[in-house]
Amino acid sequence: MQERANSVKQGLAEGRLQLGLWCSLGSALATEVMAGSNCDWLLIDGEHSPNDLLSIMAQLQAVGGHPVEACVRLPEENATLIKQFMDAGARSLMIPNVRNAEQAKRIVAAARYAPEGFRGFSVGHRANQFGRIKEYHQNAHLNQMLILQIECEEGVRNASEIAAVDGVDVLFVGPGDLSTNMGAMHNAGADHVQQAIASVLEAAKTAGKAAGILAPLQADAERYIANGFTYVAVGADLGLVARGSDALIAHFKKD
Ligand SMILES: O=C(O)C(=O)C[C@H](O)[C@@H](O)CO
Repeated sequence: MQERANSVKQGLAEGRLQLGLWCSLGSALATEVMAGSNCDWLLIDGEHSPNDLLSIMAQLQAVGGHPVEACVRLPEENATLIKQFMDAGARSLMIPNVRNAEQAKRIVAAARYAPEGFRGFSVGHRANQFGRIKEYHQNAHLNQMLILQIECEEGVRNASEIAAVDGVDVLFVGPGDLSTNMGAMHNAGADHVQQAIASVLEAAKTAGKAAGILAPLQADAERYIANGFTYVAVGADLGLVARGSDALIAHFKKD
């Protein structure tokens, strides 16, 4: 048995837009519903959502039959969590709040087996189909994706060095945290925040890496895509359910 190729990694390498959706509800059923949308990737959130290793594994299992690449966001840079979630089958990982190249190198090393890194070895787990993918350990890095979030001014300043780290695949802007950390909470459209976002995009492009962002407002998503972001989440389960249900009831309850 061979590991299925990471189509999103291949698409990004060819410069093709990869459209994603954000899964925050912590529900395997809701994530499975999103997986059927024809999106290219899904983000299963382990930072701001009521998720843990078991609930995220259930979501990975729920989407396993769909042609979609699941990316798992960990709550923090943590080598033990990187090991556990990769063994559980999360081969695309998003790490929040990456601030410098040293941190990026630690994250890459935690995801790689020796001699490149120090990921703990286990002979069989969900990632290698319980020992059925014989060449998994030698080739795991080929289908891995590391998506590092740039969410503060230090990260923006160091974006070029972070992007240049071998093993980093995507610089991903967290517009909410970045704008908050730049004194513009709820206003990612502020000029100085937009300039910072543009500089992260430029840093990624210069290093030959992809740039990503979460943009649930259609006009924002269209603008970021036009500017060159290729790993773009264009909506979230939580927002779709909350705003959609609000609007539906408001329609029938309008005075
Ligand atoms: O900073 C951001 O924005 C993100 O990283 C995305 C949020 O954490 C996501 O949960 C939507 O609010």
